[in-house]
Amino acid sequence: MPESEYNQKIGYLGPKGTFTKMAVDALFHGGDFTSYETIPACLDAVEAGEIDTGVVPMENAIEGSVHLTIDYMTHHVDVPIVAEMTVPIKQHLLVRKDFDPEVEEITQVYSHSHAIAQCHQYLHKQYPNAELRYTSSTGRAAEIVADSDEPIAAIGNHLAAEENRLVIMKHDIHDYDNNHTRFAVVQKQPKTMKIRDHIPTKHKTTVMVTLPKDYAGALHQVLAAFAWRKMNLSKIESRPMKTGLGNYFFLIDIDQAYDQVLFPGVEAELEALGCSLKLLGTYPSYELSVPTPNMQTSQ
Ligand SMILES: O=C(O)C(=O)Cc1ccccc1
Repeated sequence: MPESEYNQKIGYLGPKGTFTKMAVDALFHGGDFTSYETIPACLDAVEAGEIDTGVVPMENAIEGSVHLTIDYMTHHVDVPIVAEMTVPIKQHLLVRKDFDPEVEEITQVYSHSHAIAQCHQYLHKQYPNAELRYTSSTGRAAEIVADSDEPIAAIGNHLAAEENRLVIMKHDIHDYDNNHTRFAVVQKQPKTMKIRDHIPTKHKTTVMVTLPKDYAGALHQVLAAFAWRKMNLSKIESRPMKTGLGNYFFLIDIDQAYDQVLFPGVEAELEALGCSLKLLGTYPSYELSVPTPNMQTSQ
């Protein structure tokens, strides 16, 4: 069957050449792909039913959570996580083919805030005078550099270089080697996805827990509800409720699939404490590799 006949509409944080698109290409086996300029635009499109499935970055090993994704998913849309994938991230310094570092100095470096943060030491040492300019994605940064005739650079991957006819002036400029990003795959209505031949490394569940105000030891009791059931937590993070300074909710990742025994037990125990628990998704977790560059570089 031709790939397009799979009839799955997948949206992602674009434009072309983003890490999100790399992750999408690594996971899905064909489909109709639509790129969105921002994370909220992609999540809104899933919420509105314009696309079946959306893919957005959720967490980076160096920079931490992508707050825009987490906040938008918890405050503005109701789109459960149906899968997650972790991919290795390599950041490169991209310039136009006609840029000559012997003649001109880079005055501005464009990229997504997480990409800039991942290369902070490198930029600080090599380009202390360059202005850092934040974009909605690394792919957008590459487009800006391609469309400009100023001495500017982008931070992004080799796909962004290829798609925008840029060259990699310096490979692997990220400050830490073990750089990975987790991407969330979300759907409004459950729809079977046609994915490549990958086996999930584990199953996870993400919940949002809201605590009662001024209740001494509330978080301790929340954690105890998971602990005595021997449910392993792989992440806990607090985020502002946006209702006033000091009001937070907790996002908790549990290393197991939702079941009808342990989770309802936790929920009942938390409700008795005055907490509320919302399920954000129970999903397979994939660890994927992405292709390495095969193109012209200036090194
Ligand atoms: O901007 C991109 O390419 C994205 O997909 C978001 C992102 C940014 C930095 C590291 C990983 C993902």
